[in-house]
Amino acid sequence: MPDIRVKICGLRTRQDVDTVAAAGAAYAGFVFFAKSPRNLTIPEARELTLWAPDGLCKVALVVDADDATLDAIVEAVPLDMLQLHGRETPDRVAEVRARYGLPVMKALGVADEGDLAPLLDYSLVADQLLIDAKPPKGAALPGGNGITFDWRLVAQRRWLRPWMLAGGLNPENVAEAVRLTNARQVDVSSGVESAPGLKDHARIAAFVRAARADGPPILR
Ligand SMILES: O=C(O)c1ccccc1N[C@@H]1O[C@H](COP(=O)(O)O)[C@@H](O)[C@H]1O
Repeated sequence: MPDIRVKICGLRTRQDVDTVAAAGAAYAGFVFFAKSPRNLTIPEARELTLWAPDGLCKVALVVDADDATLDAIVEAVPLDMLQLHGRETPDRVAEVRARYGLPVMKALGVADEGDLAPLLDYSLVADQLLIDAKPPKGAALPGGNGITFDWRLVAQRRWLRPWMLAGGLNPENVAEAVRLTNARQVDVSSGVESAPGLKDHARIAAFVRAARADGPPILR
């Protein structure tokens, strides 16, 4: 069984957290972005992260958050990683990393070959890279849109830092995505939901199985 590390993003209930932990995911993502259907308040996120078992990496997803916002989140919520999913520059990534002493994963949107060059710059300052589909023009969210990109663009690629594949993954396509790209880490949000912001627990378990087994999902 390949050692694929899975992140499930946009958790909103204790049951979500329990399901993610029981399924064997490595990362649990908590969204702090008001426009997202997965958005949490700081007290809600604190409650869920305190509930999460040891060993589950708790990731806060933010979009172009300023210092005051990040200060409030990091102060109240026990976290293991920050995911920067906006237009943060490499300098801002380095600043956030130094200010909070937490590992930082920088998300970048990819639609064509030209979008790959910045990955090198960011791999000099971030601890991890998250390679997502570029949001469609006019999209309200910079991620979590359930759209894929051409996986051949990143197939078998390596950067200076560990990277995670994201964008439109689901239990039905994740094994193929892993096979084609050789990604060792994958992230999903909308592909394991029954409605925006509502996690489907059977699909979470199926996603983790499918990602790890490099084979078709078994939906029970
Ligand atoms: O999930 C969200 O609501 C979200 C909001 C703002 C930025 C990023 C968001 N999610 C991240 O987007 C990718 C792909 O999501 P999907 O699987 O295509 O729905 C993933 O990294 C999420 O962490």
